[in-house]
Amino acid sequence: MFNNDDLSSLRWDAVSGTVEIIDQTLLPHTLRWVHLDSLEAYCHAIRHMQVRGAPLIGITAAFGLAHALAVNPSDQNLIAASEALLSTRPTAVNLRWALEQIRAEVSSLLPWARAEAALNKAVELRAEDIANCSRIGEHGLSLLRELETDGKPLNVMTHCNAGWLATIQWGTALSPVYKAFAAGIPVHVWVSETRPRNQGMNLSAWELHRSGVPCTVVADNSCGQLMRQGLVDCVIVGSDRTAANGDVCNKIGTYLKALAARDNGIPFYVALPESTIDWDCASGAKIPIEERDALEVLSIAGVDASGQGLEVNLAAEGTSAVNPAFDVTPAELVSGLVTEYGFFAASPEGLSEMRALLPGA
Ligand SMILES: CSC[C@H]1O[C@H](OP(=O)(O)O)[C@H](O)[C@@H]1O
Repeated sequence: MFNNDDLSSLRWDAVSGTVEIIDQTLLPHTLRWVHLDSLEAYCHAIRHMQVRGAPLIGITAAFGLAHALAVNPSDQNLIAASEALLSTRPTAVNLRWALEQIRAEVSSLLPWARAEAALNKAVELRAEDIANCSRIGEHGLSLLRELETDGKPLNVMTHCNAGWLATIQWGTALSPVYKAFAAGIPVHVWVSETRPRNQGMNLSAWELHRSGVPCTVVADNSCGQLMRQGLVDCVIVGSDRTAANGDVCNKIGTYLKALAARDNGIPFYVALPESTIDWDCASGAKIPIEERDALEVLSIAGVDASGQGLEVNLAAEGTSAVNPAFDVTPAELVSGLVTEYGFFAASPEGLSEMRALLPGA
């Protein structure tokens, strides 16, 4: 029914209309595809981070809205299902963007025509994401070629997971790495573990290793020292929402890497599709920062020596914790934005230059 070799985080079967996602909460120890068969399943998958990453969150929600309209295509359900999906996570702007794309596609249609139109649009958004992330990779490859020095391995540092697990295929921050690897450029990735949910260790290291790309997991706190030792040629991260002034909201800890990169004269690039730019958001100060459960900080999940899954408490009973899931890196710390339209300054001028290239601009 599915192409099981499909290295994508969400797959859709044209015959049955079935959508399956990789349950990323089980990686790296278990690769399990989960069939999303209700609006509640789609909302659960996003809220509990079975799927995560701005582009993937958006596309999953698009398929979720299409599913809801297949059940009930009324105006009331279109609104209710959109709101239910939008409420799952507040920061990644792709969630709102994708739902708006579907609603624009179906709102003017008679209810009986909405489900098919919504599904077709979701499939289109999925295909566009693959193409856009590939183009991000090509533009990012040009940057990496400029950093390459007489065949010495390029050391790229990344934070969290902005690989194909955060999109459909290719990824954003890791797409240039995959393109460089495919082009025969010696590349190595410092994978910052990314506490507290360890998307770096659990997801980026897994997908890079699966693709044969050399990588080394490091504690988040080691990254400044690696930069000071001259072991990092550039930092490339993703984005969950980039404001119109170039401020970048990304996984918690990104800001600290940007500060260390600036202090060590290391390029700090942000890779993102246009769908992650919030043109209506004036600055990073306006971006809602998701506060997640403190338990994510106070406990950790893994497997024991026998491979049996377990979760352990790390702190003393009664310890309190706060768990902001994102931070904002000011535009002035960003060396540039790598997009499907090319490379632009992280500034109002740079974004205006990009906006002029958009279809219908
Ligand atoms: C290509 S967007 C990836 C972006 O999303 C991640 O956040 P989360 O794992 O909470 O969805 C992280 O900020 C990545 O940079």
